Amino acid sequence: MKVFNGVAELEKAVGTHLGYSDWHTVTQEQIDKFAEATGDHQWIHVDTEKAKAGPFGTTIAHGYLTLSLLPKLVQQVYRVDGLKMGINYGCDKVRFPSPVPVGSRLRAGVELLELTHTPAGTRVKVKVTVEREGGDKPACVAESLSLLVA
Ligand SMILES: C/C=C/C(=O)SCCNC(=O)CCNC(=O)[C@H](O)C(C)(C)COP(=O)(O)OP(=O)(O)OC[C@H]1O[C@@H](n2cnc3c(N)ncnc32)[C@H](O)[C@@H]1OP(=O)(O)O
Repeated sequence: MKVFNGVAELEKAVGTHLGYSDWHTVTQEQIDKFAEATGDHQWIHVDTEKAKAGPFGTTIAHGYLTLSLLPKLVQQVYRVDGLKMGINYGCDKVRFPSPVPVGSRLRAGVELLELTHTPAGTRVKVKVTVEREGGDKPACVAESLSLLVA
């Protein structure tokens, strides 16, 4: 975990890789709860019997479930102290280059791309690459933005 003492210290790290999160295991219970929360009950996610004969041989996580893990995973990589709050500003680009079969272990690598000072706060852009253990392609690659309010 990298800890930065304020935005000025974070700014010095622009262009660097900040490190990796812990591994997170995606369970069927988590997929089912995500389906319930979002109303997306497609069989490739929730029908374990049908999915055995499907293209992935098992159920797979929703792409947006993987994306929704970003706050948790990125918070394990770095922190900026001395802020009032951080706000999710959105994403510039998101891709899901490979599926996440149930039981997969995922972790995030974080690269600090850009800092922009705005009247509302400091906008931070990071490139988050979610790797699947044993996978040759990332599960998710996202340029994610946060607004840091001091
Ligand atoms: C209704 C909801 C349903 C779901 O949630 S389904 C579950 C979520 N989705 C998935 O699991 C999809 C998993 N991905 C795939 O199976 C494949 O992927 C696709 C079939 C979607 C596409 O495959 P291919 O046509 O071969 O394209 P490519 O080469 O995989 O590239 C796709 C984009 O991913 C970027 N990419 C690929 N490899 C990497 C890498 N190693 N690092 C960073 N980005 C990568 C590429 O550039 C490109 O993006 P650029 O279209 O913008 O060029």
